[in-house]
Amino acid sequence: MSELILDIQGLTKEFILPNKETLTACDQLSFTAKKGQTIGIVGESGSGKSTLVNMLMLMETPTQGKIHYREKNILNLNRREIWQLRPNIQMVFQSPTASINPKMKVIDVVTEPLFNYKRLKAKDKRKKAQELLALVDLSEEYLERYAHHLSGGQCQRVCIARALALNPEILICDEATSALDVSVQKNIIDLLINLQKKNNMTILFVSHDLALVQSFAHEILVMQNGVIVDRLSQEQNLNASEVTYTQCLLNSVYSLSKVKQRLLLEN
Ligand SMILES: Nc1ncnc2c1ncn2[C@@H]1O[C@H](COP(=O)(O)OP(=O)(O)OP(=O)(O)O)[C@@H](O)[C@H]1O
Repeated sequence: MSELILDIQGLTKEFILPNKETLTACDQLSFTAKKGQTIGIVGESGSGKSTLVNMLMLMETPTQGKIHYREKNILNLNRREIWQLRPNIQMVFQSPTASINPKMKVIDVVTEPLFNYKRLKAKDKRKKAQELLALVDLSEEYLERYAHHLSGGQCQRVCIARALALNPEILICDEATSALDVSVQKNIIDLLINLQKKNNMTILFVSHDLALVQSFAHEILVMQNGVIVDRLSQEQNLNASEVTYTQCLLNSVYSLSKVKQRLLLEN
């Protein structure tokens, strides 16, 4: 796990508010990610996680900084180069149902990226869709279903299959398990860990749940008010962190997940 895939330096995003004040949503963020590594990005609401993801996905223009994917600063790419880059960096969103077109069947959802990139012939569609569903442990029985005929967890599996269709090197999961209940969350995390082992993908896993992220991320960046305030490795005992914010986050998440688990047991 030594090959550097992503090198982010001094990434900053300032928003000018209606009252003309400047809000710095991300402030001088710097970190790297290697091939096959999982980086957890954790922080409470408003800490700048989504803004960071939006900049990585080129949906938001940074005020300052560099995003190197392999040897290229992707902020300098033209439209054609961005189109060519897209397959390499894919994303899974928080709300699986909202990110699937309700009028499309699963077979069309998972193969759409391949048709967009002219990487699939119509005659091979069904076979490829089956392969993609198999990756996320769904049988071919789901191919003809619509999103509203799936559970939240099944829907998120379909979204992951769609994100994997183009065989990305980097998968960005933005609160990808937050809308799911605790046991389904665990299944999706296990699935991501297995897929990562198979494909050697780099995963950026954005979440407010520090305890969850610690269970599988190789490195964790803790964000507060747009700044990375703590960096933790998997081996590190989170309770040993000297950063007060990390401790607060840990305590609040522990109590929240305890409540969730209790409710699950009660039901
Ligand atoms: N387009 C925008 N214009 C102005 N301010 C913005 C904009 N987008 C985000 N912000 C502000 O930037 C800060 C960081 O927001 P961001 O959505 O990145 O946080 P977050 O950690 O992803 O929160 P959440 O988990 O609730 O989505 C917040 O104060 C937010 O209000």
